[in-house]
Amino acid sequence: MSKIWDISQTLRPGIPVWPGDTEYQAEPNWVLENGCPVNVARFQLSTHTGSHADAPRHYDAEGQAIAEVELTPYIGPCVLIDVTQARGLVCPEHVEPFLPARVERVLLKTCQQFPHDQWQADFTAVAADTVNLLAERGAILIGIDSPSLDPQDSKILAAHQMVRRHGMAILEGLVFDQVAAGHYELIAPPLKLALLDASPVRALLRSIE
Ligand SMILES: N[C@@H](CC(=O)c1ccccc1NC=O)C(=O)O
Ligand SMILES: [Zn+2]
Ligand SMILES: [Zn+2]
Repeated sequence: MSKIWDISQTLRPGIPVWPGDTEYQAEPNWVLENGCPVNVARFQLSTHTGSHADAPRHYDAEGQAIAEVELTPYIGPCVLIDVTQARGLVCPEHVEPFLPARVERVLLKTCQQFPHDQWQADFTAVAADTVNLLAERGAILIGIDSPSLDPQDSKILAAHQMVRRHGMAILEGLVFDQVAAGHYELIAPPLKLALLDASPVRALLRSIE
């Protein structure tokens, strides 16, 4: 039997969000009580809340919305690489020693313990050269535990733009606390949200038989 790890954040009130972005909010719309047979809630959240997939439209005005993206990148073999030694930016030398000659999907673990309860402005981001290296090795998806591939104060989004050049997919805000570096199957398709620039995902890793 294969083992499954849930590498998703729990969407909940108080979940940390990008400074100035929409706070997660949920409320009952209908409540199971006298006369009403069901509970039905409504909720509001930024498209970049928790574990999520960026659509090209997030960093490219002409780019696809998340409902339009191919799903192949989000399902299939991946390698999880420990880069917790990296500070500031994950550079090619942090990744190269652990990177197979050919890869399909690469997940980067930058922190030992995921900051579930507070926003961390100094999260570890990814150098554009690193994205380029992964693309050269065949990667069609890059995933990370940080809230963005680029530093919080970046105005040029160099890593996102390198992803765009190579037509890769992005997952951000993944949780690797319970998972060791190594090879897995990734299962993390985005929701089919028309027009939108990103989507929450339920991200899973499955052990390889
Ligand atoms: N680049 C980040 C998100 C990002 O940049 C962002 C997310 C929400 C609100 C504002 C953002 N960037 C803004 O200036 C990401 O890729 O998820
Ligand atoms: Zn994002
Ligand atoms: Zn992003």
